[in-house]
Amino acid sequence: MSATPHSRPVTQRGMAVLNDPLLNKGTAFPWEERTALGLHGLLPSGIHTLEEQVTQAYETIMSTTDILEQHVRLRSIQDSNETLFYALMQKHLTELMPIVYTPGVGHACQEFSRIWQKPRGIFLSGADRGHMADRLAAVPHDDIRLVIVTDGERILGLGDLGANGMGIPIGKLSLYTACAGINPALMMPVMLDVGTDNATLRNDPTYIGSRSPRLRGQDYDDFIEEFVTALLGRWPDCLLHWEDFAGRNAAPLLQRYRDRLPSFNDDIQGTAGIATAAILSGLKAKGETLAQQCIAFAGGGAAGIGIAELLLAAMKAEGLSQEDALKRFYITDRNGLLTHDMEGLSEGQALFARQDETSQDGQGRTLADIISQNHPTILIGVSGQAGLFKEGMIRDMASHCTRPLIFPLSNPTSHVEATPRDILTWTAGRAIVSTGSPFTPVEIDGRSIPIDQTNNSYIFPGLGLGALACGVKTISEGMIMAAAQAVAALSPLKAGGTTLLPPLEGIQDVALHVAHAVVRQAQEEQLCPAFDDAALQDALSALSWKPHYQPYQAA
Ligand SMILES: O=C([O-])CC(=O)C(=O)O
Ligand SMILES: [Mg+2]
Repeated sequence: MSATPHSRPVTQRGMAVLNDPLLNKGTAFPWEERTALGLHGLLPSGIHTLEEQVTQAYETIMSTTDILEQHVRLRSIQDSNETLFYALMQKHLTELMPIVYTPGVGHACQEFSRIWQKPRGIFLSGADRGHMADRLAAVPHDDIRLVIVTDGERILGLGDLGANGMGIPIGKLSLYTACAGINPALMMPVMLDVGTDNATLRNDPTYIGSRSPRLRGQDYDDFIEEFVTALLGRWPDCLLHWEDFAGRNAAPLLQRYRDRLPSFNDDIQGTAGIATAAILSGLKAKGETLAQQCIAFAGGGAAGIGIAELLLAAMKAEGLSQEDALKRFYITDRNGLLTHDMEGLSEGQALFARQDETSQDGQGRTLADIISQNHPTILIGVSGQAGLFKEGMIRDMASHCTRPLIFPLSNPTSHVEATPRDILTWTAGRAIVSTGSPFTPVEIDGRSIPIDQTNNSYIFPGLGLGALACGVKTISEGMIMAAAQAVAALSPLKAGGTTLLPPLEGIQDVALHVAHAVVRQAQEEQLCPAFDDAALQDALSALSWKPHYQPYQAA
């Protein structure tokens, strides 16, 4: 067959073509390609366009309202034909994101052992210790640039889901393509199956993961070290995205590895970036500064401390001293307010623990107490505890502040600290509410109030794209702040709108803005080589991919 100008040479034939989701076109293979690649007889005779396939696939997904079933159908399209999957995502992004991502992916992780069908990504368990380099050498992809890794210990607010947590890196990677246009062939999800302490899973005969208790201490550290070393050996230019590690490991791992390879923890830094962007936008609407605020947190884990650290940096940038800025934070977790005398605080928690009071029998003051006595103006929920924000607390908060910012950010939807409807009802529509999972607008007093989704999906796709394009060796706090400011700069409030964050429909534009801001910042901090706009454009193009069918020729 004569070569079409931009056609892609394909060495595989027959089922090997159809079984590769990055090559497969299903019924869209034209007759000549069926001939050239040995597909006759393997496909029905009808030939469809990508648009026709998208319409049919969309109808199939929407013919059920069961979100888990919708997720399974979408994932099965992804596993058989990625071009179709992403064309579908591109066309119906706002509608499909809650299925592929939170809350749908939460259901999928809970049922992952039962819905698991086809291998995707890399699973490494205790049995692979000592052999990880060989395991990665056997992966038939030489050019992997971005890896999302989890050990499944804190999947959303759902806790330890062991190997079932693999749904999360798969779902998040698909957003790198759907939102930032990164070529899916360059990315890989990884599950570090270090065991699980979830007894229900260990006793579930269908469970696909290792039934050992979680590795801890030196064994765990050695496991991670072997993985990172193997990763760097196999794909030396790789960016590592850490996701849904438990608080006790998240920050120490980031610290240990952030200078060994470009890496970031999305729950700490991505969540901090988007929460900061939403808060800065909300304060602009109120005509206030961050320095004027008092901020209470429900949840002092990795996400809470990550948000607090970025807000602290933003307050210092407004001119506050560290000492004065720290006085504006009240961080609570299951033992109440963090105070300096408590035992077992992490480094980050110790920074924010109150210096001016002490605990009693290991317990600090309650969140309700802090609300009634310290009058916070901003309340952030990153506790994973459904219903933690009680009516009395929210009413009390709103009695001290005309327009409180109340962000119940825990995911998925079932774990939200209070629903936007309740918060808006209790505050007569005065609160500025933002959640981590999607919620429909709330009707109150004849007004329809849209609810922003303060989710790290506004940050990580653009952050990853920018970091890869400029080839940084490390990801700095300045780059995270630049990403947050880039999102805040796009806030519709500036143009007289009513939401803090740009609408999800525009998330692809957001990702590009974030990528550019991240590159500019990296250049300013001299973390990457200097290059001009044309070179940046080339670097971005080299990473990007569009869900179109490319013509093939037999090679
Ligand atoms: O996955 C999400 O929707 C946001 C996130 O990182 C988490 O909740 O852990
Ligand atoms: Mg997460």
